[in-house]
Amino acid sequence: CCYPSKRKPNSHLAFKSYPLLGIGPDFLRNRHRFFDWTSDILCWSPNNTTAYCRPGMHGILTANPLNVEHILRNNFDNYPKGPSHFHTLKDFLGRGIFNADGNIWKVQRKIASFEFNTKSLRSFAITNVKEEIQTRLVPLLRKTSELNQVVDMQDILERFAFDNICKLAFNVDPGCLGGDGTAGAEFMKAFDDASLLSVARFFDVHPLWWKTKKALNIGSERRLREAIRMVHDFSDNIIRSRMEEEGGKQSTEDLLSRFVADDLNSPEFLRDIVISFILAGRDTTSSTLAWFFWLLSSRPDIEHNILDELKSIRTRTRKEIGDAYSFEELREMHYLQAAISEALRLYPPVAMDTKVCLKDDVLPDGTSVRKGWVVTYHAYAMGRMECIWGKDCREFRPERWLENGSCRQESPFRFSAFHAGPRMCLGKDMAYIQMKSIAASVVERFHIDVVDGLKCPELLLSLTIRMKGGLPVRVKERCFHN
Ligand code: HEM
Repeated sequence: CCYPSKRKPNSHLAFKSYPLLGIGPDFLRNRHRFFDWTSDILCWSPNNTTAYCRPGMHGILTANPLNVEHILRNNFDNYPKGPSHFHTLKDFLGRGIFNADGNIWKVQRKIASFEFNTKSLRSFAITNVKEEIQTRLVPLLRKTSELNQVVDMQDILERFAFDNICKLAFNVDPGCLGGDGTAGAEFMKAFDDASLLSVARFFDVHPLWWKTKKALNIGSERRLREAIRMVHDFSDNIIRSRMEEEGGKQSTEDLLSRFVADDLNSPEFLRDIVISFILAGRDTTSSTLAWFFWLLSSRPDIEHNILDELKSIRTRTRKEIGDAYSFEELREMHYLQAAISEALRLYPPVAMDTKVCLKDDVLPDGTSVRKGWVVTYHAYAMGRMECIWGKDCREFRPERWLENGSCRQESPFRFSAFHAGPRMCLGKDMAYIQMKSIAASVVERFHIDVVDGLKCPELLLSLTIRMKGGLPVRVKERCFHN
């Protein structure tokens, strides 16, 4: 179910447009397998690009690296996120970096790029990850193993990531994984609901639908309003007290303090900034790791190679299992980096990303785009294109990333999981460090046995791709003396 079929193109493998309704009916029919449906279509479309229309909207969908480079870098100014994206997510994200264009985006990007390159933020992030692995993740998995329980690994990873990103964003530990975490758990649940319900607006057949429900305060819009109120209350309390602390200068490690230091930022803007960062760092790493563990569960050969790599690093550095890995040791884990990159290639957390065209344009493959059309690049489909990855593109094969034992860099226009160009992900390096740290600590201590591992989990439409129903696993602690 996860990979494009090798069927020859036929009438089902193109968007079918109906008078007035556009692709609406087909969209509704394929909603449950949206990413695979659209990937199949792109796979068989000339130049891996296709056009479609929905009521009130024309769009281009592409998985062509030349087009991606054009949209995300070469003609960047012509492809902002646009007003429709802004208004759809405004209630939740406000003017935060994820939802901003133009100057408001530039200001945040400038401060954040500087901070993400500082050693102090990096070491703050590494210390937090180490601490949560040692004090929460490992004890929880050990207990699960002793009790031989089935647990939801996706949920565990999401709780971990939420604690971790809240520490990085505003130095608050919600304690969702193993802490007492009552207020934190409510915050996480509200955050989750707000993301899911906000993104559901994009999948309505027409924006008027959600706008009407919002005006009447009914159904999903009523729940969304409540979730957003809870997220805002929680964040506002922290921000208010931080601003009262001598201009916020007491804690300088987290991201909030770095933005508070800039006196131009109002409390509402600070809240928007923080919410965007939590969103950026929360679901992305947990989604990648959930898919990584699912893929690994059916490939003992790859698990074995990872264990070998970890053993050789420990032997050289004379470390015991249980000692945390340093930044330099994590950087030496090329095979693990390659395996995680494979998970990202096949299951990019941000599976599709949409821009709007400001002025009529022609893409490098000859596709015409009119002013006001939406242009979407399909990272999930790109990971399944033979012309990019070769005939074995459907296989989980970390070796494709290795060159002389090192994990190579791929062009971000071909491997677009982290976006590309001026808006490329700011947290990429931090994310790899965090994911390698977790994966290494888990894999060397435990074998993660996915219940029904041969069945591909169904994808949930959220801001990031998640597994519908979670990832049920049994955890088996390894025996260390062999
Ligand atoms: C596997 C992990 C991650 C993946 C796959 C990923 C992917 C992405 C993607 C696709 C975008 C572009 C989104 C858009 O503009 O619509 C993005 C932007 C961003 N990411 Fe990440 N991300 C990851 C982890 C992180 C982490 C851990 C952080 C920080 C804590 C982070 C911070 C950001 C920020 C601040 C932006 C906005 C950049 C801008 O608009 O200028 N990301 N990321």
